[in-house]
Amino acid sequence: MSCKVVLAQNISAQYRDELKNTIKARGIRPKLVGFLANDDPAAGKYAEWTAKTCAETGVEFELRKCSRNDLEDKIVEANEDTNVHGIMVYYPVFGDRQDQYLQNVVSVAKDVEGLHHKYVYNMYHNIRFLDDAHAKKCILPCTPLGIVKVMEYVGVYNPILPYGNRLHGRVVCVINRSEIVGRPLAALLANDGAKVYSVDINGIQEFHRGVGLQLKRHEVSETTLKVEDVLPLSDVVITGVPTPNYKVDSSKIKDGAVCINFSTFKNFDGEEIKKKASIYVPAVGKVTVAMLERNLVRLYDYQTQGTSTTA
Ligand SMILES: NC(=O)C1=CN([C@@H]2O[C@H](COP(=O)(O)OP(=O)(O)OC[C@H]3O[C@@H](n4cnc5c(N)ncnc54)[C@H](O)[C@@H]3O)[C@@H](O)[C@H]2O)C=CC1
Ligand SMILES: Nc1nc(=O)c2c([nH]1)NC[C@@H]1CN(c3ccc(C(=O)N[C@@H](CCC(=O)O)C(=O)O)cc3)C=[N+]21
Repeated sequence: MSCKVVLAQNISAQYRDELKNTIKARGIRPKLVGFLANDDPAAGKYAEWTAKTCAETGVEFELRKCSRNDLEDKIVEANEDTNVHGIMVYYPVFGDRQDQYLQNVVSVAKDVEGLHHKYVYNMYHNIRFLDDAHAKKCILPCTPLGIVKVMEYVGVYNPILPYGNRLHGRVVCVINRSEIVGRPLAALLANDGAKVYSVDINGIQEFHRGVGLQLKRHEVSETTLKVEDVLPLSDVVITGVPTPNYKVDSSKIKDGAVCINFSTFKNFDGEEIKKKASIYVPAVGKVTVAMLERNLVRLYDYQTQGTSTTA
């Protein structure tokens, strides 16, 4: 067994240090407000970790609890408050299309999670900047972006290729196609040049930019493939199935694959996967939070100086 287990703690360290140094050197105090309007324990935990990391890096984090029926007014209040630089809402709130409406109530200028339609549209269309001068990068959703950073860290991205094509030749399987993580992730990876098998409970779609990356942005096609068909083809397997009993069949995974789990449940059997994977990342939460703060500093800069030097 020569599997290397890589922890999110180590991957996020460089981003946390960078944030801490930037915030200190510039003497700024960006403020993030999180709205908790549900009693989902996962959201509560996530809020706790966010508070802890923010305290470490010098970001002011305020958790505002309210009833879901007051949430819209509370968001509008925060939109208008110039002391608030970033806003996030813990989902699910209503658990239906009203959540989508709320995502668009958050001001584009303060949307640290990149869930506003403008950012979502730009991401799917591979539009990377908000302005013609290319001074303002678009905000990307934190968990998909965090997973991209994990893949850069472990060397799945090939730095010899030009920016935007660094996954050319890689085959990735993403097991989860939610609107919050799995589908945006599949699109981001395909836009960067990968061939992505996007798996959900109903089937598998392929996201790609065509042979030789002839397309500017990804296209999607339906397949009749099953998970057991695509696992042996995949250089990278990313899982986010929100159930305790789901386990990926390690015997189908390609020898030497990179395996990444973002579900709160362990979707890989810890022992079995180590016999097959070259690299195993059991959780990504800490990288997600680092990206949340990085997005916040970027939005702080846009609000205060119209552009950002954040890399
Ligand atoms: N670490 C992090 O930063 C984050 C972690 N999460 C965690 O990720 C997990 C997923 O969250 P969401 O995407 O919001 O959940 P969701 O319930 O919206 O989506 C689950 C997805 O998994 C698919 N799925 C379920 N069972 C499956 C099966 N047997 N085979 C194949 N696909 C299956 C569904 O079709 C769906 O696409 C949760 O555990 C959540 O707590 C969510 C956001 C951030
Ligand atoms: N608008 C919104 N965005 C979210 O991203 C969002 C949300 N709502 N609602 C709730 C879910 C849940 N979620 C998690 C984030 C981090 C960990 C996390 O940090 N997990 C640690 C576990 C480590 C530990 O136990 O200390 C890790 O992966 O390293 C888990 C779950 C985000 N969510």
